[in-house]
Amino acid sequence: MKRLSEEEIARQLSTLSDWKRKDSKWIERCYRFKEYLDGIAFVNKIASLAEKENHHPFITIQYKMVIISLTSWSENGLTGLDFKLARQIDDLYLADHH
Ligand SMILES: C[C@H](O)[C@H](O)[C@H]1CNC2=NC(N)=NC(=O)C2=N1
Repeated sequence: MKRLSEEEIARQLSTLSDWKRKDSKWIERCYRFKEYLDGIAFVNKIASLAEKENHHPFITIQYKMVIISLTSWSENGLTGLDFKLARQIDDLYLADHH
């Protein structure tokens, strides 16, 4: 998948409320959980999704907080796949936090 233009990145980001651009090549979001194991269960769901999509985020677990960082390293920047996965991860989170 091809790298997105700056205009397209800005447009996609404006449709995602809690994701932030980080160091030009990354988008990042932080998710908070009531319990440590809730965060771990969430990470496991993301791992399955990443395998299904063959697109793998960097995942940082800081106790009850999970930080997801997305980039397409094959393209050395952001592609549509990063935004597709971001939306799917938001959906996973929402399914348990409505
Ligand atoms: C060989 C393998 O399919 C590729 O390396 C895939 C795997 N997962 C990936 N994940 C991400 N985030 N970026 C990639 O470029 C990427 N490439």
